[in-house]
Amino acid sequence: MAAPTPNRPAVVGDPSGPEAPYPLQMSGLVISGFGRGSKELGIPTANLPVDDTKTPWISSTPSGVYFGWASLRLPPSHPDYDQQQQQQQEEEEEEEGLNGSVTGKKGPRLRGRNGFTVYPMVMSIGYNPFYKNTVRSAEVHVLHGFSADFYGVEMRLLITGFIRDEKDYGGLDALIADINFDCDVAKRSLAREAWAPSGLDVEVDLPGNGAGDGAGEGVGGAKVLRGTLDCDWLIRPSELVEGKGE
Ligand SMILES: Cc1cc2nc3c(=O)[nH]c(=O)nc-3n(C[C@H](O)[C@H](O)[C@H](O)COP(=O)(O)O)c2cc1C
Ligand SMILES: Nc1ncnc2c1ncn2[C@@H]1O[C@H](COP(=O)(O)OP(=O)(O)O)[C@@H](O)[C@H]1O
Repeated sequence: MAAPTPNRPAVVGDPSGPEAPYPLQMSGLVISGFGRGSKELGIPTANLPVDDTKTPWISSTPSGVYFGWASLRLPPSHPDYDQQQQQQQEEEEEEEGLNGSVTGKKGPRLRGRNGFTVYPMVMSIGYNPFYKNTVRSAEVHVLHGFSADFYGVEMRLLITGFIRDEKDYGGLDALIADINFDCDVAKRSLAREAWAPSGLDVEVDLPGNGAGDGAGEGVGGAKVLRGTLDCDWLIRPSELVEGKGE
């Protein structure tokens, strides 16, 4: 098992929150990638079309590894469709009107809205020098375990920051070790108050502090977070017409 590139920071970005030009937005329907079977490596990546008419910043942004939040609008036919969330939202809207606050609610709290559920994510934008791609790709590894694929599903991204440049590697193991480290950096970086969404709960499976000393906030495990970052765009009602393009 290869080790990640030495001396990489365990957390990126200022504690005060994302700095310009972040957060950046991107959205689309999940398309197939290059079919290299990254799923078998434990790192499936959901691809979005790279279209600079829709995402003007995409051609000029440096190639590399980014992190932030993803929202997915899984259809009711998907095994991970969040029935409870849909029912809870309907009940709240009945009780409180459309603009009602959700913060005072007891019981399980909202992980999303309007059919979207929000998850932490890490992504690669670029040419994957290890594979020598000739076209730019945008590939998202959602930091959550799904029980089925979600090709064709609407995905929105709020990209909060940059982790590192993309690299070529001597072997696949070294690439995987760095991607796994990227996942840990993203989780730790997003689990700070100014980086986590306000108004809804998100679950992040924290890896510990990276130093392996088990001290203080270094203790890992699944944590439900609520922060101060405006992530409303991720859960706005869909503008896509049902049945079109999906
Ligand atoms: C967080 C992350 C970091 C990545 N870093 C690199 C990298 O440094 N160099 C590289 O060649 N590919 C990198 N990749 C891309 C992987 O090589 C890519 O996911 C793999 O080519 C599978 O592609 P496919 O799913 O389209 O088949 C990264 C992917 C992710 C999700
Ligand atoms: N945690 C996850 N993050 C991203 N995609 C996932 C995840 N779990 C399942 N998937 C599914 O796996 C697909 C990507 O699989 P992958 O093996 O990378 O194939 P390809 O690159 O050919 O599309 C995504 O489009 C999505 O439907």
